[in-house]
Amino acid sequence: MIELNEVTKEYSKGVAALNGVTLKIEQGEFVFIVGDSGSGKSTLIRLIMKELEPTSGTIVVNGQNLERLKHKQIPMYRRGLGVVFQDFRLLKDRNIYENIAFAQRVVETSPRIIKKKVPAALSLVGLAQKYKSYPKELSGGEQQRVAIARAIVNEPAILLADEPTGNLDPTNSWEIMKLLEEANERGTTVLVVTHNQEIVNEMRKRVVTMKKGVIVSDEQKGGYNNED
Ligand SMILES: Nc1ncnc2c1ncn2[C@@H]1O[C@H](COP(=O)(O)OP(=O)(O)OP(=O)(O)O)[C@@H](O)[C@H]1O
Repeated sequence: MIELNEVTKEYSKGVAALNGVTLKIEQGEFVFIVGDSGSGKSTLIRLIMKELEPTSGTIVVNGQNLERLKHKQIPMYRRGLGVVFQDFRLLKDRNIYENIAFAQRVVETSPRIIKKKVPAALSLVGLAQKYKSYPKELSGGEQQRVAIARAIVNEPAILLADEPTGNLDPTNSWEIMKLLEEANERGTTVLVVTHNQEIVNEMRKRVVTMKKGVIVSDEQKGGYNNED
């Protein structure tokens, strides 16, 4: 599903943010990516999104070598990815319904399907009643739930979350993680970058630990810092 082979990324010559990373994630897995600040976690996510190009090495997602993806194929490729960020990234001047519908119009979903799918996605995250609200009228936890609804509305094969609970209190953080877990249970492959030790230790998923651009451990049912 996601395969990185000896991937190196240098933002400036000779300084590697990722250094020869090889990683294989199978369809349907739930994987935490942890590690110190600057260890290369976000770089990894951005490479998978094809927002960045590796300096060397190959990345294959859903059988597609990203290097061979033509410019005009990138929107279609990203359609198969749901992405959630720490800062929610909602459109401030549009209501919740429109935030999610907009994401679908971008990928040319028909209006008939949009009308069906937006309320369904909002129900999944428990916000069906708030479809007319604007982002500023929602709490941080609710805004992140909208971002998750937007990420899952196209039923992506892969969900990438970069610090999705970074701005949230513990209760909301758990709610967000549960939604990611539910998406995983519906078959989506989920990759979560996080600093949240408690959640990683409780959930006992696969944990990939990065340090200075390399993977230093990769454990099934792992914990933060691999303390068992
Ligand atoms: N656009 C950029 N230009 C130059 N260097 C960059 C850029 N983005 C990241 N870096 C560098 O690459 C390294 C890895 O950064 P990255 O953001 O991937 O780390 P991270 O593990 O996600 O960190 P954090 O936990 O703080 O988000 C860091 O040394 C960072 O300074």
